[in-house]
Order: sequence, then C-alpha cells, then structure tokens
Amino acid sequence: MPVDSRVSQVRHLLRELLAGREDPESFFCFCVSILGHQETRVRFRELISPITYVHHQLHSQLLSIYQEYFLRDVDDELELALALSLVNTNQTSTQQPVPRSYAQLASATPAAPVRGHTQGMDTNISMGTHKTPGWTGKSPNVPKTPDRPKESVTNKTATSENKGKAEATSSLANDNDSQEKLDADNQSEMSRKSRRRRQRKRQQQLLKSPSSPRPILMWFRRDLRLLDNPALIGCLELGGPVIPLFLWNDQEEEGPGVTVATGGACKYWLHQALVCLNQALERIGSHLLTVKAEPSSAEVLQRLVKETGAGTVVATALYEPWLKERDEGVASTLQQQGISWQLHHSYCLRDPYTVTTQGVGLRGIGSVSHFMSCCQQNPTGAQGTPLDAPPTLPVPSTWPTGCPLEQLGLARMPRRKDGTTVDWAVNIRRDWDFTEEGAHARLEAFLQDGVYRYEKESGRADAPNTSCVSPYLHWGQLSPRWLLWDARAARCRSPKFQRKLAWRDLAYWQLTLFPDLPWESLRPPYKALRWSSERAHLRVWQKGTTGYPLVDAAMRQLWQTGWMNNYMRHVVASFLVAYLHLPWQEGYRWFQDTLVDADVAIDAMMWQNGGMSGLDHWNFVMHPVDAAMTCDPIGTYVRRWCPELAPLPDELIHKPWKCPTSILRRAGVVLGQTYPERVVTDLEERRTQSLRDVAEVRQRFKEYVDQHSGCDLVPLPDRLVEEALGSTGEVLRCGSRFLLPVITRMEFKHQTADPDKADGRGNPYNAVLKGYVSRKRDETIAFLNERDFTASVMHESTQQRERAERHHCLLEGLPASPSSATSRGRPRRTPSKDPYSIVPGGVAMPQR
Ligand SMILES: Cc1cc2nc3c(=O)[nH]c(=O)nc-3n(C[C@H](O)[C@H](O)[C@H](O)COP(=O)(O)OP(=O)(O)OC[C@H]3O[C@@H](n4cnc5c(N)ncnc54)[C@H](O)[C@@H]3O)c2cc1C
Repeated sequence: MPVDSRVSQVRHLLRELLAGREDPESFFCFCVSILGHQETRVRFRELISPITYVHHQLHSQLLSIYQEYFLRDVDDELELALALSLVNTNQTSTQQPVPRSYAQLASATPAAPVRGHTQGMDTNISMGTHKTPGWTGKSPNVPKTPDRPKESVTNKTATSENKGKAEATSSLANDNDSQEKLDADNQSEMSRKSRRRRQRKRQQQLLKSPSSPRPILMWFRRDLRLLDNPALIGCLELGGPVIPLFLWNDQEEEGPGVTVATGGACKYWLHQALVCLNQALERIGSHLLTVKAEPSSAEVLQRLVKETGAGTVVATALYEPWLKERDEGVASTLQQQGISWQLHHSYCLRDPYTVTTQGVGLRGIGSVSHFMSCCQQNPTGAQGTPLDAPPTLPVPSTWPTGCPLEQLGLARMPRRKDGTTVDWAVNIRRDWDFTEEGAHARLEAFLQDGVYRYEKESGRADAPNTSCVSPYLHWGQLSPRWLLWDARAARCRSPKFQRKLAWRDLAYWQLTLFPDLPWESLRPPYKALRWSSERAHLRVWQKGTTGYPLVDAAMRQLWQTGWMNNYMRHVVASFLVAYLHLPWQEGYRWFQDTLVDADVAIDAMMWQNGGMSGLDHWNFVMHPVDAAMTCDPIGTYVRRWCPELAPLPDELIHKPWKCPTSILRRAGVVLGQTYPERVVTDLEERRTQSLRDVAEVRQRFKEYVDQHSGCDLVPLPDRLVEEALGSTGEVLRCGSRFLLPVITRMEFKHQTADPDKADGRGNPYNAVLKGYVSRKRDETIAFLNERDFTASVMHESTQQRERAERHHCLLEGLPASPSSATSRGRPRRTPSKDPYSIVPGGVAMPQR
C-alpha cells in the first residue's frame, strides 16, 4: 500500500482516538503496524502535531509512548548507552529494533531546503516500508507513565529539549485551528507549505503587535548547526524573534596559557563554516550577524542587548575552564541588567563538570574504561533524542549592526612581495565540504562502508576506514548525540567507534580537572626531562622531510589537508618524542596550528599521553618503519604523499636507505637530493637515550615515584581530593597536597630500578611496537603478561634442563657442556621476580 494511504489510515485512527474509541497505546501500536517501524519513527510526531494544543495532555501521552518506544536499546548497546547516559538508567532493555539512521533518512529526502537532513524527516520522505521484526499486532510493552528524558539546560525552567521541529515551531501557530489543521494536513505536501506560510504570518504579527516578546540573542559558538541544536530550539521555545550571532575575540579563545586554541587551519575552517551557517540560516529566512568582540564579548553583548531590546541570551556551553569563566562573567553582567542567560549542553555527551569518580575510585584514572565506569556509576539523566532543524526562524524587525565576516580575519592569507596571495588552503578546500550537510554525508558514507573495517583496520592510512568527522564535531556542525544515534542505528555497529565519543568526553573531563593540560606536563618529574632544542629537527618533522617515508607522508598530509588518521598521529608523535627527543608541547602546538580538527582538550590529552606525562601515557612506541606493516603495507600511502619515492618496490619503500644503488638509480631517487637523508639514523640508540633520561628524572624526583608499586605519582586536583576523601575543602585549607599513583610503563619502572644497565636494550619491557596491535588496552596488557609468562616458563624449563646436565657432568666427572656454559651468563628476558607488576592502587597518599 502506498505511504500516503497508510498515513491517511493513521489519521483516521487519530480521529477515532480523539473521539474516545481508541486508547493511546493501541493507537501507537496500530501506527507501528500500519506504517512500520521506521515510518512511525519519522512521521509520528508530525502526525500528532495537530492536537498539540487542543488535546495537550493526550499529545504529551502519545509523545511519551513514542519516546519510550524508540529510546529502548538492544542489550549489546546497553552498557555503552548507560555509560554515556543515553537512556534513563531505570529503563530495562528489551529486544526492540533500533531506529534507522537519521542520515539515511536525510539522504532519502528528495528536495529538502536544508540540502538533505531534516526538512524531509517530518514530511516528504519516500521510503520503503520497514516492518517491525516479530511484530504481532500486540501492544508494545510501554509503561503508562514513562519517564521523559531529562533536559540539560542551565538557568532555565521546564522546557523540553526533546520536542521536535513540529512542536518547537508550532508554538507560533494559531492555537484555535487544530482541527482545521488536521484536515489541512491530509493534503500532505500542500499542508507543509501552507503551515509555513501561516507560521511566518504569525511571526510577523507577533513582531508588529505592541506586546511582542523581546528578541533573543542566539550566540553561536561551537554549535554551528541547525540540526539537533538544543540552544536554537530553546530560542524558539521562548517565542520571540531570534537574532543569530557570532562573536570573535582571539584572546578570550586563547585563554591564560599557550593553547594555540584556534590555529591557522582551524580558523580557516571556522570561516568557511560560518559562511555555510549563514547560508543555512538564510534558507530559513534569517541570517548570521558577525561581530568583533572588542573589547570583550561581555561588552559587545551588552551593546547588542541595548540596541535590540533583547531579553535573553542563549548559548551552548563550552567547557574549557577559561571559556567557562568568561561565560560566568558574561552571565553575571547580563543578569545584573535583568537579562536572562540560558546555557544548553550539547557539545559533549556529558557535561564534564558533572562527571565524578564517586563509587568508582581513582584506580585506572585517565583510561577510557575508568571514565565510562564513572559515567555509568553516576548517571546524570538521559540525553534524549536528536532534534530536528527549525524550518523557519522568527526575525527581528530591525537588525543590530555587525561587521562583514572577512573583518574577523579568520581566513587571512599571507601576501607575497608582488602582492599575490599565498593560498595555503587550496587543498583543504579541495578535500573538505564545510557545510553541515557535508558532515552528514561523511558520516553516512562511513556508516555504509568504513565502519565494517573499523574494528580491525581503523589504523590503515591507505584506506578511508575512519569517519573523518572530527572537524565537524569540533565546530559543532555535527552533534555527538546525532553521531551516536546514527552509529547505533547503523547495520554494523562498531563498539570501538561508539567508544570514541567517550574518549572525546574524557578529554574534556581531563581539561576541566587539569586546566594546564595544554602546556604543563601532568607528571612533575617529566618537566625536567632533558629535551632536545634542535630546531632543525623540529623543522624537518614539521615539513615532512625527516627521511622516514611514513612520518614524512603523514606530516605532508597534515600540512596539505589539515588532517591525518589517529594511527598516523601516534606514529608522528612517537617519532617526535621518542626518537627526536623534542618536547611534546612542540608537537601539540604544531598540530593545533595545522589540524582542521585542532581541539585543545583532545590534542593536549593525546600529546601528554604521547609525551609520557599524561594520565594514561602510552604503553608503546611506534617504530617509524615497522608501523608501516600495519598502516601502509604496500606503500600506497607513502606513494601518494611522497611521490618522489613512488617507483621504489613495495618492500623497500618505507626504508629507501636500504635500497641497493641500482634500484635507487632506476627509480630516479637520489638520497639527500630528491628525497632527504634520515634526520637520525640509530633509532635504537635514540630510544635507549630517551629511556635513560626518564630513569634519571624518576631517580631525581623520587617523591613522585611510589616506592611500593614503582608507579609515577601525580598531584591530585582539588576536585578529586574532595571526591576521594569526601572532604569539603579542609584538606586544601591546611595546604596538604595529595598524590595519586597512575598507570606507568613497565619499561620505565624497570629502567628506574636498574639504571646502571646503561644499555636499554636489556630492558625486557621494550615498548616499541613491531607492527600492528589493534587490541584494546586491557587485552594488550593481558597479551604481554601471557607472553612474559610463557617466556618465564620456557626459561624455567631450560634452566631445569641445564641444571640436570650440570649435575650429570659433575657426577660423571665430565667437563661442563658448552650450552650450559654459555647460557649461564645470558641475561634473563623476563625478571624472575617482578616487583613492579602491581597495578596502581588508586589511593591518594599524602606527600612524603
Ligand atoms: C597526538 C594526537 C593528537 C590528536 N589531536 C586531536 C585533535 O586535535 N582533535 C581531535 O578531534 N582529535 C585528535 N586526536 C584524536 C584522533 O586522532 C582524531 O579524533 C581522529 O583521528 C579524527 O578522525 P576521525 O573523525 O576519522 O576519527 P574516528 O576514529 O572516526 O572517531 C570519531 C570521533 O571520535 C573522536 N575521537 C576519536 N579518537 C579520539 C581520541 N583518541 N580522543 C578523543 N576523541 C577521539 C573524534 O571526535 C572523532 O572525530 C589526536 C590523536 C593523537 C594521537
């Protein structure tokens, strides 16, 4: 049966419901049975929207049933969902089918004004029927009074973030004509347009009337989207004309330390994203006002409030401590003048300031599993469902003055002496679509293809196996909630991929705990490490001319496109820190300046970990040649970014210095001319030196090494001290500091205990990865333990055999056998008794 006739059947049933001949739950069941699962999910809210006002209670009841039904999870997702607080914890999991991807819905939309996503979701989608598996026509198991997802708004009273487009905008429609609208809706396509016309008219009336509500300033920051933007929907719910606004102040963004918060590539992206946002707003009848926030955002907002008579400023919360502080200042200035300030949470899945370690403790802090346990143990309410984009925005009668976007200086290009421009962003433009639709297209493409290889092959640099949505997430052109919903709804649900959003939240949590994260090593001794000051080494790393093809390919990709995958970021970070001995901060700053997804929290967390001083410092070092076995086995990636090496054979392309002269000659490669010589040659020696340096500072700052477990100790931030001790600040007042043992590389523990063994090669815990280890951290550790165990068992049996041989020789008066003689002096691969295998206890200890 065509969709239209099924929809009219449902409308008929709605009349039956209104007449009292059906009950809400049966109505919903019929709806699922007639329309199928997906159609119901997409159309239900629109179908019931005509009764929003006249039958408000019934409408809410239906909406609750709908939300309850579609928020149910399948078992295998429950753990993650709970941890990320996607569902209410008191909901039990049932085997309900998961909704289809929003992005899929969007792509099925034929001619949506906002190129593809939401307009069509409520209205003109043509899709095949999707029958609920196992549907028996029985009522779905929905409670009578289901929980509504809580909303996450600061300074705000009861508004529902889970209202969709129809609800959000219907407040502008005439209350008294809902029955009329019900009939009008029967004319499907026509009705949408006429409803919009009515809404526009109503908006204009509102603006003209003397009692018009005051305008609302919608302050866009890192939520540059129309879809699933709770702040924007929050503006609509307030019911006044909305003035979309973007303010820019470099210093405020930068904060107190050296953060390079918005580097060149990121600024360029921002400029383009603002152009796109403005276009999207124009399509819904509005536009974006851009203003230089000088001298400060607070002062500019005050001016705008005066100029427009606005009564409320609405924004999405940002979590960098310095931006939070700025926002608190803005809020108090505005509130003193009677202007209300509303802050919505949608940048992360969890507001990092609400995450606590209560009930979990501090053991394993810094790891993603510890973080997820904290979220699971201390849920803060459900995230709710993603929101549709508003079809229209009420505009003010007069607009305040702004400045052209160009004047913000975000995409300024250097000029040559002859006056021509150096367009360094040409490849970035070629590679990326800066629109919100571009974000959804990337995600959709990934969920149809790359996600199938993500679990095992996300490290491949030569294949598009990851989502490439990081810059969109950073600028909020894609909400993490939307991403998670789509990922959960995809046919192949990769838990590893979903977990990445927990990583993202973890980074913000760490930044809120350690505001110095972007510039100060968390582990105090490592601040004193003997870092190299070889600027020439830094330059070759930055330019991609280290002479190591894999590293060079990645650094050139970064320079040209503003991006590289996670695995390659590990490779180049390891190279900088472990082999060039350059401080991690140099890497962080370069990344911040060149990545289009540069994100202070994530970048700083990852560089701290790579730089050995983060909470979860890497237990491995990537080898610049061996890593290619995993990420570029036949050299496709290197050939793309280092074309001068392209003719070399696969097996030698990652180590051209090993090439026989004849092959080099045939390939036209001259080392030192067409391709650089290696910046450092003895990698083993460099690594050994790095180990010695670590051992030296750990010896020197013994007070930061736990003598019992051998783990590094990190000063505990105030917030965690209070949580750990349940104290209300007493400890802090008397000035005591608390130290926390954190996960520490076995290699470091061993080296510190035995520093005289100058040759680091004797260290049994060599962290250099030989090829790919894609396992999860715990599995990796288990694997290493098992290997060690096997090694020690083998060693034991060899020793037993040798002992027996020695005894035999002794008894028979024979000379000692050569095998036993040589093996006696050989160093053990695994220490017989490992004093360092104790896992950090997670107990805060007063500093000795
Ligand atoms: C040294 C170093 C620096 C990094 N700097 C940044 C940065 O500045 N900005 C940034 O967004 N990511 C950074 N990452 C994390 C990661 O490399 C990128 O998020 C990822 O490569 C982006 O590609 P994607 O969207 O295809 O990721 P996918 O693998 O498809 O993951 C989806 C999303 O999850 C999030 N994510 C993935 N990995 C991580 C992670 N390890 N930590 C936190 N969130 C994660 C990102 O938002 C990403 O877009 C860094 C990693 C390293 C090793």
